[in-house]
Amino acid sequence: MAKKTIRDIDVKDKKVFVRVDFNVPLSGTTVTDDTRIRAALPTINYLIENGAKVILASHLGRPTAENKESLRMNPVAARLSELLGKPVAKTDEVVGPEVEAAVAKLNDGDVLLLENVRFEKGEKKNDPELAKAFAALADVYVNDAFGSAHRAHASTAGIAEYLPAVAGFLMEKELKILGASLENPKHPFTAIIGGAKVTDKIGVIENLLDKVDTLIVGGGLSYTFVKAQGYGIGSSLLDAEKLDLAKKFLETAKEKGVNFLTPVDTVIADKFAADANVDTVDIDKIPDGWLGVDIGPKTVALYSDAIKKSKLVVWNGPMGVFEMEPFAKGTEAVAQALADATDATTIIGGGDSAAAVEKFHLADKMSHISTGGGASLELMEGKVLPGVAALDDAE
Ligand SMILES: Nc1ncnc2c1ncn2[C@@H]1O[C@H](COP(=O)(O)OP(=O)(O)OP(=O)(O)O)[C@@H](O)[C@H]1O
Ligand SMILES: O=C(O)[C@H](O)COP(=O)(O)O
Repeated sequence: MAKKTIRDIDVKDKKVFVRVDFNVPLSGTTVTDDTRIRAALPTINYLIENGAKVILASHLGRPTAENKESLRMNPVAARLSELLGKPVAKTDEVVGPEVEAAVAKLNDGDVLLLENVRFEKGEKKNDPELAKAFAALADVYVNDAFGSAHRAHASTAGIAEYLPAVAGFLMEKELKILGASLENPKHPFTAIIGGAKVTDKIGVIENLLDKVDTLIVGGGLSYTFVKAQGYGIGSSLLDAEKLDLAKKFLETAKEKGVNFLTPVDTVIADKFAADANVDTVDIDKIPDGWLGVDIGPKTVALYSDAIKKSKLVVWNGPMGVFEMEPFAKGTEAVAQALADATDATTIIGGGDSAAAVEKFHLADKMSHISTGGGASLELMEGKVLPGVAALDDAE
């Protein structure tokens, strides 16, 4: 069902609560990749130009009591202000009197950024009281946070029950492009799943087995599949609870005729650090005490060959610890293979994969770089995204 967008409503003089996904990587107080902030600019600028009072809200990371202070939105407000070329007010609270006072001060065209919405316990629980408190700040709700659309939280879904609720330009664009590629996928269809979040991505892998011709796993999560095949993995990342499931998926892939590719060799390190001792071994030769940190050259060749034969490639999650120079080769080689697959539609999803493609200067060689990691995967699985479902239907 098509959803109303920002174009369908009048925003002049209105207080507009915009959920954005400013969950960006930080190094101390510096935003190291501002892609997600830049991606929201068309919506923010449109609202400014059309005389709205813009209230922006986002989560940043996964706050705990220990890391909370490092996850305040101040660096994001500073970067946004630079990009907009105008001041961005920022509150230190998510809701409450300080926020209400800051909203009351807004003139048409002003921009306010709230504190990290996950500082409120009710956010992830989709607490109706928090959703109502958000709604009470504004006249209209715009969801432009495609990257968080798979989360049914107070600021991504709950709030939509209490205000007119429409999609922003980024949300609209992502749904259009990804929808067009994934609803009737071209074949051969290859999905590449990497990164570290085994638990988050294992369900995705199961659902993808019904859709893809080739499924490639790499990065930290692949070692659970390596172990599931009976090999030792030393100190590599392992999700022991998911081992039986991993075994089952390998079987299911065989039954369904899906080409399920796992690493055949790996770069190993004797500690999780850039200055570790490093070696490259076949996958059945990982010594005790060493950990897999990247795919090896034989795996690169195997994966590149599969990518070359594909008409649609979707990639989520790096092939190794690419942030550390000695372990970046596998991710770079896979990025290059996608760049070389000029006959294929190539879609990158996930903050780290997008950052990797940028780092290797291959971004302009991809068909689409999505701002959503989990969200693009869930869309690919055919799931309805709660942040989209909550929006008003177009007439
Ligand atoms: N072999 C490995 N061992 C440990 N960590 C790894 C390994 N390979 C990759 N990683 C880490 O995985 C992290 C990225 O994983 P993640 O699952 O968050 O991917 P992503 O592309 O950001 O996707 P999403 O946006 O869906 O979270 C990187 O920080 C990378 O260093
Ligand atoms: O980076 C993402 O995928 C989104 O911002 C959602 O973050 P989350 O996985 O912490 O909900």
